[in-house]
Amino acid sequence: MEILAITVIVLLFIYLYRKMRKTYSVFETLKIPGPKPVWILGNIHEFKDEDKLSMFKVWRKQYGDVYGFYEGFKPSVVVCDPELSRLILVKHFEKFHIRPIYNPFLYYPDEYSLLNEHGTRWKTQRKAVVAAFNSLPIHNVSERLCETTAEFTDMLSDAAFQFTDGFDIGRIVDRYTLDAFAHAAFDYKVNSMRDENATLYQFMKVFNESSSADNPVAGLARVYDSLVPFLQLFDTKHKSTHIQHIHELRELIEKRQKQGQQPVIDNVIDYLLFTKITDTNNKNQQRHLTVEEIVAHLNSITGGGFGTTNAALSFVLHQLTVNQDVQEKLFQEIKHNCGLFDNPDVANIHKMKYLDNVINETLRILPCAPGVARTCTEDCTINGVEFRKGMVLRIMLCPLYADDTIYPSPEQFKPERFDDEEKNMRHPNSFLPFGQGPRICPGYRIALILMKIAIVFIIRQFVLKPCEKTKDPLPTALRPMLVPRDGVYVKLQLRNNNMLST
Ligand code: HEM
Repeated sequence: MEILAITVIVLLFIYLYRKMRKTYSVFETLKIPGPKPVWILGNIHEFKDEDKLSMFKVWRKQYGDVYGFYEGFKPSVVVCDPELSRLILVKHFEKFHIRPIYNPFLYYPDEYSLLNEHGTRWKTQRKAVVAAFNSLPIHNVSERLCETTAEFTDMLSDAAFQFTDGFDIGRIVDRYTLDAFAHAAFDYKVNSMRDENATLYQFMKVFNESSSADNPVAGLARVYDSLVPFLQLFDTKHKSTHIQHIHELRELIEKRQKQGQQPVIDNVIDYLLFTKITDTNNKNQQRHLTVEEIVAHLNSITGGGFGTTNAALSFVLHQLTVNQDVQEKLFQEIKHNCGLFDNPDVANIHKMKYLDNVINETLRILPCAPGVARTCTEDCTINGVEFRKGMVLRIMLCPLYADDTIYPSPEQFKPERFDDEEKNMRHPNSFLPFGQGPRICPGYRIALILMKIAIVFIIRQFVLKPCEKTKDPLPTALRPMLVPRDGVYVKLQLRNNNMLST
């Protein structure tokens, strides 16, 4: 009996040893360099610094533009080579069209969302969502944006009078962004600027906390898939707010459905309700989207836009606060193109090159999306690098943004880097704030117009000044996008525009 037990233990030990050896020899076999893994953890224990992204910069210096590391048992290839990233995201898209799930805790109907779908279903659904955004009449969108932004600047005026020593503008920006986006895209008033308990705002906050890199439960679930059913038991707050949030979205969609098709479709919800898609499961018949599919899209587009757009806008306001010369130059451009009082005209906004540069330079120094991820769907070799089916690819952009051979003195905030002459000297893939190829961010146009209108309104009315609590460089956290960690502190001084306009 004893001999049998010992034999079983020895065999089990040999089996586990061989399995581990095989698991952690993938990169050795493929001749891809990288840090040495330890069993079970892989290399995740090396992300111990508060700044989780710094490891990618350190590894790039050690191992070059393409290297491998292990997320637990999973081999991940990191790509920092701009040309290879273009081939992956565009030319060989079909082999890398899946995005690994970034929030491990999904609840019905999250699986239908653009963020998580793949294959033919993703293609059909994505076509409908992109068409919905492209069909938005720009005039109605900008009018609704200006309406919410005027409310926002009223709130900022109150805050400027109340907190003369400065305040965290990021807290108001978060709620403004959600209100402005929902009003512009869905013609839906969330009103979280006035009511912090608004369901959509509360859900977005909890959703981001649940998938934050600081959340150890989500971190474990992301690395060890098999533990998800168990770890999900701890995701109670996200689950309960998700149920309420989905219920409200369903009610909103059903209300619009009852109102019937309007003569002019001017929002994403109505477009998705009344458009038809090709049903590949049913002999390519045309059909309407189901309410559950629309719920999933509204959820993923607000999820994709919240956490990114608000962080980006807060980052811009921070950079303008600590770079007074840039703020003054931008004010002059705004005054010249939009005047000081009327609602800004979208055509004039598009003319403002310096504003564009300021946003780009902010997204370089503080990239709210520091990388793009894909899963490889078949064994292949691209530019001499061998990829295996099932491998995760992390196209890390933040190390490129801090590379002094691409961006000299990278720590300096210099919007002029994005002047055409300088920009054209760089590889186009050395700056990809919204991803690239067929899976590029579908919300980038509305995100940019929202940010630009907000900046025009703010800079025309106030001078942003540093206060005692302003920190430069700004501390950041991955939640799961790069966001300000401890707020964005500024002091607002009202401009005397009546004098300026004369
Ligand atoms: C500054 C603001 C934003 C940034 C920096 C940003 C960035 C990104 C990035 C890097 C991706 C991945 C692209 C890829 O895999 O190639 C993405 C995807 C996505 N974004 Fe955005 N985004 C922003 C705003 C928005 C907004 C306002 C929306 C709402 C429409 C949105 C919705 C989405 C969705 C649904 C996806 C997934 C698309 C798919 O997989 O087909 N994003 N975004």
